[in-house]
Amino acid sequence: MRYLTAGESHGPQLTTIVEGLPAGMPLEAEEINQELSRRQKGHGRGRRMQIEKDTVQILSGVRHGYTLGSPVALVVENNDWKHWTKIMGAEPLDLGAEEEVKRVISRPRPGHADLNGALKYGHRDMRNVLERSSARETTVRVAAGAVAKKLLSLLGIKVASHVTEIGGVKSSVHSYNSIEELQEITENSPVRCLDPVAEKEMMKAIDDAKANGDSIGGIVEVIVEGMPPGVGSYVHYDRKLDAKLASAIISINAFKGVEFGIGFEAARKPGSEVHDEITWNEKDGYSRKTNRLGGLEGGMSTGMPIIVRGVMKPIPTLYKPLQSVDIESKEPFSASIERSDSCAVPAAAVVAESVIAWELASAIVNQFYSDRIDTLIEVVEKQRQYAREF
Ligand SMILES: Cc1cc2nc3c(=O)[nH]c(=O)nc-3n(C[C@H](O)[C@H](O)[C@H](O)COP(=O)(O)O)c2cc1C
Ligand SMILES: C=C(O[C@@H]1CC(C(=O)O)=C[C@@H](OP(=O)(O)O)[C@H]1O)C(=O)O
Repeated sequence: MRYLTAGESHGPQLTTIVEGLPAGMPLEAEEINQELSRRQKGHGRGRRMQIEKDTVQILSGVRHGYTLGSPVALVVENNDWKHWTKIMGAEPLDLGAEEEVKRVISRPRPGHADLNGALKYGHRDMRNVLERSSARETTVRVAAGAVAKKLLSLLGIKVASHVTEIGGVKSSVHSYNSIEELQEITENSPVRCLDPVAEKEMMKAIDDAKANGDSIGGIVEVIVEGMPPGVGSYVHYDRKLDAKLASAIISINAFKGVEFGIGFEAARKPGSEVHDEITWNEKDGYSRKTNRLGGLEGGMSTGMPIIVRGVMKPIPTLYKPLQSVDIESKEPFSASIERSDSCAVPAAAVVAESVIAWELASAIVNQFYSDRIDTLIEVVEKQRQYAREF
C-alpha cells in the first residue's frame, strides 16, 4: 500500500490518495471524521483549531460503503482558505510595491523548514516553504491512518496511544486493564494522559509556557495489540518493521526521537534485564514472559503488543520570539507572531497512532495475499494459527 498527500496549510484543501487497499472493506466517512476530530483536540492548541472543523470527503474507490480495490481519494477542506485567497495567489493582490515587499516572508523562523527550504528550492518568499512544511498536512495523514486502522480492526488489531510526558511532567500511570479502558480515559483527558494528577500538572505546564510566550514538547506512546507474529523481515534493511515504524514516527512534524519497549533504558541495563524470555503453552503457543523490547525482534513482530514512543520538540513558533536574520537585508530581527499552538503533543499522539497504523497495515497487506478483505482476514488468521502450532 502507499499514499501521497497534497495541499498547503492555507490552500483550499488537503488531499490524499490511498492505493492498494483490499476490495470489500467497509468504509464510512464518519469513521474517518472521528479520527480527524481527535487530532484537533488537546489543551494547548491555538486559534486555528477554532476555525477548522475537519471532515472528509471520500471521492473515489468506495461505493455503497465498501472499498473497490481502486485508489481511494480523500479530501479535507480548509475553512481558513477563504481568509487567504489573495495571499495564496487565487485572487489578485493589487498591492503597491512597498506593501508587496512586506507581503513576502523574508524572515526565517528558527526551528522551522523556512531557511533550509528556501535555499533548497530558491524561494525568496518563505511562504512557499511554510505552507507545505506546516503540520496542517497531518490532517490527511490521519485520514489515511483512519483507513489503515479500519483495516487493522477487521483483522483484530487495535491501535491506541497516550501521552506519557509534557514539559518535563511525567505520567506515573503506565498500566491499563484493556485497550478500551485506555481509550476511554485518554478520550476524556484534555492531554490524553492516563494519570489524573499528572494531567493537571501537564495542563498547568502548558498554560505557564503560554503565559511566558513559550512552548513545550513531550512524549507520546502508541500501543498495538493483536499483531500476528512474523510481520516484517530480518533479511533486508528496507523490510525491517521496526525501521519502518521509526521512520514513520520521525516523519511527523517536530518529532525528534523514537524508542521501542524500554527504549533508551536498554543502554543502562544488562542483557538479562532487557531480553524477553520465551515461553510456550499448548493453548496460546509461544509468548514472552516480559515485553521489554516492545513486540519487535529482528525487524519482525513477535505477537506481543507493539510499544512505540516518540518525542516531540517544543513548538518552534514562540510568542517570545527567537532571533533570526532577514534574508534580504541580512539584518537580525526578532519576529512577532499572530497565532500558534503552544503545545500540540496530545494532537500529535493521534498522528502517531495514524502513522503506526498505516505502516502496520501496509506491512500486512504487502506480506499476505490481499486483493480481497475476506481472503486477507483468512490468511492472517491462518498465520496466527500456524504460529500457535509451530
Ligand atoms: C499536530 C501538530 C501541530 C503543530 N502546530 C504547530 C504550530 O502551531 N506552530 C508551530 O510553529 N509548529 C507547529 N508544529 C510543529 C512544526 O510543524 C514543525 O516543528 C516544523 O514543521 C519543523 O519541522 P521539524 O520540527 O520536524 O524539523 C506542529 C506539529 C504538529 C505535529
Ligand atoms: C493547522 C494546523 O496546525 C498548524 C500547524 C502549524 C505548523 O507550523 O506546523 C502552524 C499553525 O498554523 P496557522 O499558522 O495557520 O495557525 C497550526 O495551526 C492543524 O494541525 O490542523
